Amino acid sequence: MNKSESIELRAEKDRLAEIISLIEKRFASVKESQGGVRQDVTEIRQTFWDDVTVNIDNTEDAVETLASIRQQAELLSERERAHGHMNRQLKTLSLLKDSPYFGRVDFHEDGEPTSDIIYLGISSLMDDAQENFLIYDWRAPISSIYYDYSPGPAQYETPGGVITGEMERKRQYIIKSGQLKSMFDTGITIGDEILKEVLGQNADNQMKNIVATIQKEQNTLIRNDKNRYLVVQGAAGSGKTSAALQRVAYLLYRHVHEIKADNILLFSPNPLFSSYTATVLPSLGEDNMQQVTFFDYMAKLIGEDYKVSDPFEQMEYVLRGKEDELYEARIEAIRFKNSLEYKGLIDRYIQSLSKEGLQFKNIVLRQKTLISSAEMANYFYSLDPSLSIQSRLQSVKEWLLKELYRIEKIERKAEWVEEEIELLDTKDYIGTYRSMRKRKSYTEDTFDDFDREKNELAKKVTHKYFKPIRIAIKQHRFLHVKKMYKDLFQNNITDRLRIEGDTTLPKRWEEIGKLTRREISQNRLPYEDAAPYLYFKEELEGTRSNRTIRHLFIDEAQDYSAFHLEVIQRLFPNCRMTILGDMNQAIYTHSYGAPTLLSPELYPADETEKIILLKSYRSTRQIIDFSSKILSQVQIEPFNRNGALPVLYKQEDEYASFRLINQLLEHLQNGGHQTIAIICKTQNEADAAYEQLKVKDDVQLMDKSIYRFTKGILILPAYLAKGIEFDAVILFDASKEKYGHEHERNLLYTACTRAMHELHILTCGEASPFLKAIPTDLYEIK
Ligand SMILES: Nc1ncnc2c1ncn2[C@@H]1O[C@H](COP(=O)(O)OP(=O)(O)OP(=O)(O)O)[C@@H](O)[C@H]1O
Repeated sequence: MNKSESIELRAEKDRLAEIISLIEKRFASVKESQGGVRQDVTEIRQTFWDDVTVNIDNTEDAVETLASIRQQAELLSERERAHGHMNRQLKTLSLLKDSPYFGRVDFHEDGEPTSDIIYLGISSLMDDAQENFLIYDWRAPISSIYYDYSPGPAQYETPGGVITGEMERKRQYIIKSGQLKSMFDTGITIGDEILKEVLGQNADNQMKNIVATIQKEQNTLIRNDKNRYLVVQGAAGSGKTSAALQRVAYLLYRHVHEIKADNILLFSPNPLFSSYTATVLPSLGEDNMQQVTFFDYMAKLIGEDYKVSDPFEQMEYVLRGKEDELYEARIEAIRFKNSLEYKGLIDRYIQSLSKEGLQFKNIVLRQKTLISSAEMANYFYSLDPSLSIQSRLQSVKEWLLKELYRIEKIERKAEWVEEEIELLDTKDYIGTYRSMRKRKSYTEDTFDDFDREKNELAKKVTHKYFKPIRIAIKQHRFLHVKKMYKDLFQNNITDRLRIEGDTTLPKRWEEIGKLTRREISQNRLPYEDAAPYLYFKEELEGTRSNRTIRHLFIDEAQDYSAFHLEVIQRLFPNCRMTILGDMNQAIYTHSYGAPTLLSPELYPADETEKIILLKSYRSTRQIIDFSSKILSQVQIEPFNRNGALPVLYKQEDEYASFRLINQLLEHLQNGGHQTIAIICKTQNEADAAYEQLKVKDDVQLMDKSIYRFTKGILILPAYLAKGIEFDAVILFDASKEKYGHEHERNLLYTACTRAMHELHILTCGEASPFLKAIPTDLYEIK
């Protein structure tokens, strides 16, 4: 280090110490103020009613009372809000105290006499006079030059226009526990060195934020605020998920008054992924957005009518069910039921139902039909046919509720009601008596008190029975959606609809019909039917759209079909969407040769921006060079970080494989790797491997029901490893038998690209043809 460098270093250390002491002071002062606010809250809660004058003798007094209660409540909620705000401030300040900033740019704006020195951190910090920024939030407009430019001419956008100037310096810092560990001035990209160091670290069971090293192309994705749809095709490990999470933080900052974390929803690929990503936003001082799998979201809306199978069940069947006589039919069904042709068929079905064929359920009480399905159908089809099905159903609903009220009144006199009255508890009698007294129903000279009391009790009984029916009617449960969806697979109906729409049905339609009817009869809905069924139901009954969600993120978008998009757009109207995925990791049957959520043609061109990320940051150059050759079309570039060549082991039998795995595990653990995945093709294979390896400490078997994982050795099927990464991957058996078909290519690629530092591939028998095609200088054979 030369002398001027050490002066610089000294100056930076001094500045850091000053900033940290300021942060500590501010922390102490917010903490003190918070104490006061907490006391206010407690006091208001304790004395709430003391300060309210309750008087409801006349309307005027009642209004006054209400106003005073409201005033008191507002005061309380203002204080509670202030307390919450201070909590967030304290959280951010303690994050800042640890590492106040990670970067600096010296920027000379055109036309200004001097340069500005901009320090970037996870949140902004002002000086005591609240005049100057000591730290800029990484999401502030000016901070974008740090990510987008190297020293030289630079510009950034502000709401008031574009600011141009010269970036004179770009510097990076590594600050941990308040100590400056290192700093250096960087050139073209954001610190290759720092990035190499970050990427070279061992994997954690929680993802980390990447704000200090966001790359230029990732920054465009994070800050895009123009388009309704942002569609990102990104190679494995290119930082799609990371960028998506930083984008959530960006949106929360940029639209602080309009968007809260609750207004953002992420559809994640599996529950494991949710726990893996859960700490990123809190580490940036933000609340987590909502996160759920698309399957869970749909299953909730479908409700209890069916047990909906999840996508993993479908995946397991596709990978394992080849022996089943209906296998080919199911594969065709999966493809067809995800297509827009199928949606067209359903749309025509709905149109035809507008004229005839809508099915209703009898409304039954104690085995007696109160209103028959035929009466409902008659009523429905007597309504103006130019009205939509939904509005006619609304009229049916209102009519049913009225009818029900009429019938309920008649039923009060029925024998069964009298019998039920006899069985009522004493407390019911007392309750009725009291409420009648309250309503002054008894007078001194009445003689029919007994009749009136009986009537009241009858009301009580019928109310108990009719209330659930009323609720069911309000929820449209009088419509027999299940039967109508099943009817779609009746030959006469499909034939008619097929001819009308000139649709080509799959070859094995008969078998598909048989399969679907069988499942539906047993109250099971295969995953491929979930979106179509929901679509059908919502189109008939009216969509239960979610308007609180303002921004939807969809990760692993290659796993969603064009039909899924139709459903999503109806459920989330007016919502902006960030759609991220990788075509090369498309492992679901419906995505072969068919559009997926990543297909740009599904979106209006003028509302859509497409971004392609090629550079992969997760794995070493050697792992990427190797894995990319599994693909038929290479769409991935490695970040320049070196490691060992992947190793291929040819094994005679499973016994030899397990012996080798034990040796490898020891070697990898001794090498300091903390997360090691043994990736299998299916859950069955994973279960069997676990049986052999469970004697070892630290071995965990993962399945779709597991929501979090800890460091150690994990055994799991490839589809559950999606979106997650490990220090080292042992691929359990990449033989031709397991990965021999074209549709297994992407699964093999997905499994290999989970490895950060080491990749070991075992094959029992002949190796997969996709591995054989890889040039032998890209791996070692043992
Ligand atoms: N700019 C960056 N700085 C530091 N680390 C990064 C950066 N971009 C990506 N990474 C790291 O690369 C790894 C892969 O990132 P991420 O999981 O977001 O990729 P992905 O595109 O979603 O991958 P996949 O499609 O394979 O699931 C993570 O460890 C992430 O922290």
